Amino acid sequence: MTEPTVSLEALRQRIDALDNDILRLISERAACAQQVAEIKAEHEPGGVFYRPEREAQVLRRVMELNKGPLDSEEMARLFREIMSACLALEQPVKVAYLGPEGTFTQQAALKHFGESAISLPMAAIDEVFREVEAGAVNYGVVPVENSTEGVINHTLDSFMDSGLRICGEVVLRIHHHLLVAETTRRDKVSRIYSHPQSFAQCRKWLDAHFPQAERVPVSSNAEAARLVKTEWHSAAIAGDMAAKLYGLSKLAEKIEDRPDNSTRFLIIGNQDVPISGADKTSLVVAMRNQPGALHDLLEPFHRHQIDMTRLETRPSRTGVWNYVFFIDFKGHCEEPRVAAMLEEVQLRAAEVKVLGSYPVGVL
Ligand SMILES: C=C(O[C@@H]1C=C(C(=O)O)C=C[C@H]1O)C(=O)O
Repeated sequence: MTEPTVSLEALRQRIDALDNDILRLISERAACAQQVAEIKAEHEPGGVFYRPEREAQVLRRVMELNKGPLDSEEMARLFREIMSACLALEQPVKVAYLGPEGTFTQQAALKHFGESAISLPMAAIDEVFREVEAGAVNYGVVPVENSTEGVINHTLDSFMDSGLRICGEVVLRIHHHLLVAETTRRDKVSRIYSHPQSFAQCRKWLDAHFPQAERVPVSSNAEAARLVKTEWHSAAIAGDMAAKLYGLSKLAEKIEDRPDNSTRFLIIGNQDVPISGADKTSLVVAMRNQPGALHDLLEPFHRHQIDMTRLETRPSRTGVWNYVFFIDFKGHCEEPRVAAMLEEVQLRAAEVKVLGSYPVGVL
């Protein structure tokens, strides 16, 4: 064996020296963030310190500058936590999410706000909206669409009645596992609990591996995990957070039918978010029931070359308008070309509500 050119001892000394630098620099950064908070408090007493557009810019810059060997997402995750801790020095962000604890929505909340945020589980999507409206929390996190199963109607319906704005989005890769209590054997599983969406996302796998087991739908994956904790003949389909929370073991990992299975979550709040440089806008549009209504609505998007990323139809609950469309597109409503397009849509529609312009999810 050839002698290594640098000794282990020397490398460790170098790492210690680098850690000293990192420590000093993070502390300096935190002190800067504290000063920013003081300025904000002076200009806008009682206002929020958290700035979604600025955080998105910081993360994007880190990803652009990163030269490895850590991959850019990993590096951004580290900076995500540094920012979260810096912000918490002044005021930890309080976030309500669709609970219970251990759900993918909690995972999304922590992915977006970092581990220093205070996250509070709510029993239903409209409760998340109510907590934010009441000012009990700064933001809410709710699921809005899954790549396999489509839209989450409860969330869209809640927006129809709410004055809250969308302040951000998070996309989370969803990995489902088949979880059991420690003493459960594979051949003993006769019942599987999960949320209906998760059953749908693992349908083929279940048909192939557990065709005989009874599938029992429950209100969340975390609830499924809680139930199997005490049942020796049952299994749950849930994610890593639920597995950890209830100390369950994995009979099978990543059982989702599609490897790209992901869910998009929205951050809801009271803030209008300024332009970040890579933004999306969400709208609800009510159209009169007349021939060509959908064409009339879409035409200005086409002419202004605006990239629509989603179009959902919901039945109108007021009975006055027949169609309600939920539309997402790339761009911010303060950009001139977007503002011009919106003005035209407003002339053609019975009602237009801008739910918010917000940074495209970075992580
Ligand atoms: C420091 C600021 O406040 C908060 C902390 C940030 C950070 O640590 O980089 C970024 C945005 C804000 O959420 C700021 O607005 O610049």
